[in-house]
Amino acid sequence: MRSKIVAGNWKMNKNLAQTETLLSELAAKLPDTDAEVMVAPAYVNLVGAVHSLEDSKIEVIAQNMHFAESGAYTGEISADMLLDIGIDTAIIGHSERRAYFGETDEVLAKKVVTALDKNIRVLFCFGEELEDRKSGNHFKVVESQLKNALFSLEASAWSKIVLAYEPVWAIGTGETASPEQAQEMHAFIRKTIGDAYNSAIANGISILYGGSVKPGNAKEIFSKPDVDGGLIGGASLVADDFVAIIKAI
Ligand SMILES: O=C[C@H](O)COP(=O)(O)O
Repeated sequence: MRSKIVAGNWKMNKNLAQTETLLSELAAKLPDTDAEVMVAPAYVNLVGAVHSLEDSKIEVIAQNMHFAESGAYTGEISADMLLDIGIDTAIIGHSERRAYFGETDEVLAKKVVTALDKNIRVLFCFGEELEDRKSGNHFKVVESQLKNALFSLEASAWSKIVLAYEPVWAIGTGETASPEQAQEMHAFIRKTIGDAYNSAIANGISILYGGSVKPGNAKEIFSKPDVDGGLIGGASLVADDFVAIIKAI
């Protein structure tokens, strides 16, 4: 039985005081759920967040990490630095990292290998652009993103991977993939993994949907059989909205 997961990616939002307020609101309002709940605050607030949530079921995760062990990479954070502050899950491959920081499939493949070597769980993001969807290339694009970054991994590595399908055209736009579009793509992703590896891996992997998930549409999206939860941006910045989304799973 694969895990249900709701993760909030706070991106470059919330100062220290706002982060503390949101964390304590979430800890107080967290509904009883079997789903794993995660939040990814900004780097400068991670240590505080880990301390604030010590007694909570909410896991603090990182928005990014570097592939190198250490060295001259100004502004970057290593896997060991995350482990050192008690964080063992990192988002890798978010479309904003790909678009604004030039992270290619090749770079992402290196990050995934480093994370897994360090026993860090990877929440791997991928998804097509609007023009890919319009031209009907979306399945090909998604397949090549998966293949280039993940399909050199050994089968045993997949127990430490969670996938997040995020069509770029639905991120922060208010435009959501329909539940049917999400289901169609998630089923395709599962089949692609099954063909490359085996059905046990394909059926065991959690595939989250991300892109304008809100309290009003979460239930319908999460009701689809191949959608195992969500990676939530904007709506995770408001405690009541994020809690409503957690309740929807
Ligand atoms: O990481 C989260 C995704 O980019 C979705 O963001 P959004 O919910 O604001 O569309």
